[in-house]
Amino acid sequence: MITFENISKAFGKLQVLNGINLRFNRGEAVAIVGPNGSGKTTLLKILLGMVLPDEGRLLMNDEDVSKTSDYRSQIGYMPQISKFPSNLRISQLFDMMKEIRQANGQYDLDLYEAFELETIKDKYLSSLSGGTKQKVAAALAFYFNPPVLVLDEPTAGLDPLACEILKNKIRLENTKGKLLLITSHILSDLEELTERLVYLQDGRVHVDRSITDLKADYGQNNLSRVIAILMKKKEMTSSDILQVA
Ligand SMILES: Nc1ncnc2c1ncn2[C@@H]1O[C@H](COP(=O)(O)OP(=O)(O)OP(=O)(O)O)[C@@H](O)[C@H]1O
Repeated sequence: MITFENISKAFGKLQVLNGINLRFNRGEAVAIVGPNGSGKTTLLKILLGMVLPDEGRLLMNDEDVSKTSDYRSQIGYMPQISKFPSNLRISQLFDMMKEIRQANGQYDLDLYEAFELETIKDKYLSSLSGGTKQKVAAALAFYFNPPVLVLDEPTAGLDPLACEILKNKIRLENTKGKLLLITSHILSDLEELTERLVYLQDGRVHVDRSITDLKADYGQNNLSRVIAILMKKKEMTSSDILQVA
């Protein structure tokens, strides 16, 4: 469904992504994991057209969409930190997005209702708490019923009840055949929600495997131990370099 073909991206001298090849299919729930600064958000922003790669192609349903924008209407995005226009009320934000997306009225109100946004729809976005902003962002990501959902740290900042509501919604949409790409440092959430893990490190895809296989490979029964091993390996390499220096 979505293919990253030899994607590279540098910010100045910092090579963030270096020849990334990945294919994601309909109905998959994929965890994108890696140390801070490993390029997870950059990878997702390339998919969303918010960052342009220096090299490589992005394909959707085997069509090159690198230089187009229409495909983006197929993607719902929940950013790590939502920056909404502060002078808008919640209701105005949803109205504005309906106009921009020229949606046809088939809205998914599950999260809007579960988070009881109707009762606070006249509040200004600037006045919302961080967690409530995240609820608005989550409701908006699912609102237009897109076949692909990109969720960047979706549960960060949500209270436990809101977390459970969002996770149930993610599972439900996954069973309907949607593609979900999720980054999070909360590995227990990823273990609950996803079945495939992509681990980025030093600009490359270091691991791309089913979580079940990965746990078996490393002889561990939880994902956080596997990730700790992967990160530890990297740490040892860094300290070896420091010792040599
Ligand atoms: N617009 C930008 N200009 C310059 N550098 C950038 C820009 N966006 C990201 N970077 C740098 O690229 C690197 C990768 O950032 P990115 O946000 O993709 O990492 P991440 O894996 O999502 O990190 P985290 O786990 O901390 O959220 C970081 O060193 C970051 O400072």
